Amino acid sequence: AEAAIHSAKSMGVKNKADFVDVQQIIPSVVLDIKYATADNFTHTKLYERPQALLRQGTADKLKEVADEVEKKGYRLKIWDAYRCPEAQFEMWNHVPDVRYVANPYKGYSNHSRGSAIDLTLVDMEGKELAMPTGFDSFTPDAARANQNENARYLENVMVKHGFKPLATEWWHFDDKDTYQPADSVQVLASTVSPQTKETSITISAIGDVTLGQDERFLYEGSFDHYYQLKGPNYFFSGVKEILSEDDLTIANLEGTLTDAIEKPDKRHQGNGAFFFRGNPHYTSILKDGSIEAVNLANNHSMDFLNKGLADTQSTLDHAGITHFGDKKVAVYEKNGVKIGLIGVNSLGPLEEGVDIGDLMSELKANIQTLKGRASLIIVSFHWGIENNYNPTQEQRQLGQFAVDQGADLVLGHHPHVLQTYETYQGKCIVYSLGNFVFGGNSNPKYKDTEIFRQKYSFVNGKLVEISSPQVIPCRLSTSFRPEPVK
Ligand SMILES: C[C@@H](N)C(=O)N[C@H](C)C(=O)O
Ligand SMILES: [Zn+2]
Repeated sequence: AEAAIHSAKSMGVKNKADFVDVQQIIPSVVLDIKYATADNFTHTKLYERPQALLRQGTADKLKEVADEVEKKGYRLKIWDAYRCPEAQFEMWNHVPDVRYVANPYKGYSNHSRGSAIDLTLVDMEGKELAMPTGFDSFTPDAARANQNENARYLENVMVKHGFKPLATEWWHFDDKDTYQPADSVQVLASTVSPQTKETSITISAIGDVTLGQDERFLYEGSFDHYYQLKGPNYFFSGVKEILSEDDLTIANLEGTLTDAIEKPDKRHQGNGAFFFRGNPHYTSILKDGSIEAVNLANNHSMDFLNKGLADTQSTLDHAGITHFGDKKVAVYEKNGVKIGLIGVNSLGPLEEGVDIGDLMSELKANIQTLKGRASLIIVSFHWGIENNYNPTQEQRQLGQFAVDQGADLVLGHHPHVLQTYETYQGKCIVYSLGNFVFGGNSNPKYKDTEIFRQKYSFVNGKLVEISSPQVIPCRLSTSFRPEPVK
């Protein structure tokens, strides 16, 4: 048999046969290594450490499985991966039945080749999905012939990514690719040091971006007029260099990108009711400005009803710009780090008000869902009072609630002016980022704005450090082109 030390030595070089720690490849995986405890059918602790080691090639396939099930809101829970041959003999001594334990006198189990895995599915809270039996229930109920819907789903995804199911155990899968057995469990356990993957992500946040205007505005000097005169690259040209340096820029897209004409009734808002609309091609302005994600949880994304919102979503999708807050959360991935994005509109789509209790419950559930899927969670709120420089009691309460639930950064919009930020439990709450490229007013009285920036460091997908925030002061111009203050 091949000595595992050989495989372990070559870690870092991507070789299909190298042994790897599955947790390093799939950070979201849940480990419940039963043979590293006495809670298994042998009633003996067979492994020194509760780790899941697999061949690189097998782990890569399993990563594809993890990514696919994650889209349905599931994670993988591993009960066993690499198994040393000694443990196999111990198991055979307890259950000498080839339906349930590979006979070590006749050859090696694929577990001892690092290419078999025992696993199930859990939801984002780590709760196991209902399966036909528990792990290592050596009964006919565990057979593939008696699978339930969840077990069939797991089997389908595993098969799709190159695994072979075992007929007698719904939890066991063998890699279709074969590898030599590996004997040296002692060496393996002490030699395979966890790979440390350090990454950092820099995120910038800006305020209200309204591409277009209300059709009642004079064309002369309007956003559309400037677009026609100057083209798409003009609007962010003053800050583009800064925004291209980061890994993710988030804006509040305060309006629609649509040619829909039907509007909602906003008479309850009196004269202050605006309907913001821009050409769907205006996504090129965002692309050029290096804006990667936009919040749509605000009181203008429904300005042209469902069609207006649907057009906005589809043109953003087409341009590859992530959007969130439109009744959905999003996950943006950069440098292997997943960033969960949640939008919350505390005013209601047409400023008709919302039940704050319901809003908080929904936010709590969204943060919970994203906790299992992302290493960093950002909540963007539409809240507060227009033209008010001080956060309200409600803004403070909601911002702190978001952090208490697990948000790592809270961003705020709606007041159209800058408000302060505070650090609460080590996380920043930026109460209002003001206007940025704002077609809703060509000459706002208050012209200060900013780019808020923070760097987040991760080790193996876990957030370990947040930098002090950096605020880059900017000024609005009368021509929709913010610039950093010199
Ligand atoms: C013991 C059980 N979890 C298992 O893995 N069985 C297969 C058949 C094996 O031993 O390879
Ligand atoms: Zn197995």
